[in-house]
Amino acid sequence: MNSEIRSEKFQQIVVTAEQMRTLENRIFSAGMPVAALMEKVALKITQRLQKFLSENSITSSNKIGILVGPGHNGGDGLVVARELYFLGYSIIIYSPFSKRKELTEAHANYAISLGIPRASNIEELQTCDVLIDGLFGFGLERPITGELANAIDTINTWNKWVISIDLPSGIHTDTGEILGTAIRADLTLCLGLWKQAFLQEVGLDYIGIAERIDFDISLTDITAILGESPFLNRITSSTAIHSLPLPRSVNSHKYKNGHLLIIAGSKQYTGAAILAGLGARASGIGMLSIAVPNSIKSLLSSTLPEALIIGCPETEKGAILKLPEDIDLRRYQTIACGPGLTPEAQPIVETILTANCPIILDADALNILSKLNPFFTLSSRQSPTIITPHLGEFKRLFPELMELENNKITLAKQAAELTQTIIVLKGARTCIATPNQVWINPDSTPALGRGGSGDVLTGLIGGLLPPIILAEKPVESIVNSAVWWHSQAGILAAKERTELGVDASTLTQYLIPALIPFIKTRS
Ligand SMILES: NC(=O)C1=CN([C@@H]2O[C@H](COP(=O)(O)OP(=O)(O)OC[C@H]3O[C@@H](n4cnc5c(N)ncnc54)[C@H](O)[C@@H]3O)[C@@H](O)[C@H]2O)[C@H](O)CC1
Ligand SMILES: [K+]
Repeated sequence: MNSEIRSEKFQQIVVTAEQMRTLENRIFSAGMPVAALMEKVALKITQRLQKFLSENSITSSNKIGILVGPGHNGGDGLVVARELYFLGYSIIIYSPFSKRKELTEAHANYAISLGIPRASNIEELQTCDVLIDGLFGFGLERPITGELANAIDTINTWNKWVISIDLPSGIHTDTGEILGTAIRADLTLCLGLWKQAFLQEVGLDYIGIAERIDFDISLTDITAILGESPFLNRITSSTAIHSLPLPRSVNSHKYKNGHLLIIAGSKQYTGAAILAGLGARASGIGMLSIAVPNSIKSLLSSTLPEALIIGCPETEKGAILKLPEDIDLRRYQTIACGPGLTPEAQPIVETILTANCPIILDADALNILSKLNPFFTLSSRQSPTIITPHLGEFKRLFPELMELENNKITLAKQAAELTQTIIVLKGARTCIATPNQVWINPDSTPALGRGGSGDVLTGLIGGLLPPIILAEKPVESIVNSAVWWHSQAGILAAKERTELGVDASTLTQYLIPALIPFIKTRS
């Protein structure tokens, strides 16, 4: 397997602390000496640190503090300390532990023999320009307390570069939760395989920029522990792009590219229907129909001239009262329902729940669904169903699950199992769950945290589905692609317009530009 394919595969894998421990033990039992692996890993860390130091003009005249824990994370830190010392950097070590693991102790003794200074308290590191956090990795077992907790809290008040080895010390390897207190890193170098913490929201502020340091774990070992198709996966750009309906066949035509019906909007919320329509338009959908209340039909027609706008009878308050008598839902390969509907449109949602095509439910459709016994209603459907709640909508839909669990990966998977649907649990790290697998989108931007972003995503997912349905391909892969694409547009827009400049309308204008760098155009 060439290194590019290998690296791509590794970027998709996510492990728990237990799985990493099992994998590590398998490597050692197969004969890899622990010290050799530590040396290999720490030398790779050192190489990456050298790049960071030179990029940030940190030279031998600057001082680098190394925080050393009692375990092998500390061992990594000490190997890094020794190597940076021999490279001429000024090093000082802080390690407030009397007992350490044997290998870590050996490296500590060697550092002392070299004359590398040791700090007796954390204040002695205040003159450092960079701190390397080798306190704890995936072996953190309990909240950090006492002098060490105080030291970490002190470090977090200093305005210095902090780089964490494997994980920011103090965050839970699996949930990302803060155990007592945690190092706030600018850069975290995750060793070997991505830990679940990197795909949770709660630890993001502490992780900073996340990079993976590969140290040649064999795929055979990984498959032995995680199986052929691991339950938890990290979406990558190549898997996302691979699922998009590109390149188009040369004899493509609008019917082959599918027909989406969006049912959205009300007199009160016209924008939601427009944003969903703009999201769908960017997807390349063959034909787009949008059912809206009669009073906003002309607005939609003028905003989306390529869409077939269906005017519907409406309630006094301007919500869709019912769909036109002559509408035939069998014409559509996908129906997306919910943005801006208002709670009055319950009869519409009840109708769509009986549709024999894939449906996407979002926003008000989800709030209406939460009153319709969602577990039973959704699991009774015969066609694919995608629901796209944010956490608040998820809580309203599945309050029972929230009482038992707070790990969003577990929550999404349980909901997908119990409803036999695809759950898109939106957030800083959106989680897509089917009854058997979970994918997480690892990159996004806080710029997307504003009204209307979700409407765009609903339209984008809706627009990408029909050609997949016509081609009889798996639905979940295109949902992953849509979530990835949506966040890439947000990232590009934030880069060009700051995180304040990504309103939902602007976001729709960045969907196509965001895709272009990833697409090899037909020569
Ligand atoms: N996975 C690999 O193949 C490699 C991992 N490497 C590094 O090793 C650490 C994991 O090492 P381990 O010793 O298992 O755990 P830690 O270093 O994270 O520390 C565990 C150590 O700390 C004690 N402890 C746990 N919680 C607390 C607490 N709250 N207060 C005080 N002490 C605590 C615990 O009892 C252990 O003794 C991994 O992250 C990598 O950095 C190697 O590089 C080789 C490759
Ligand atoms: K660490």
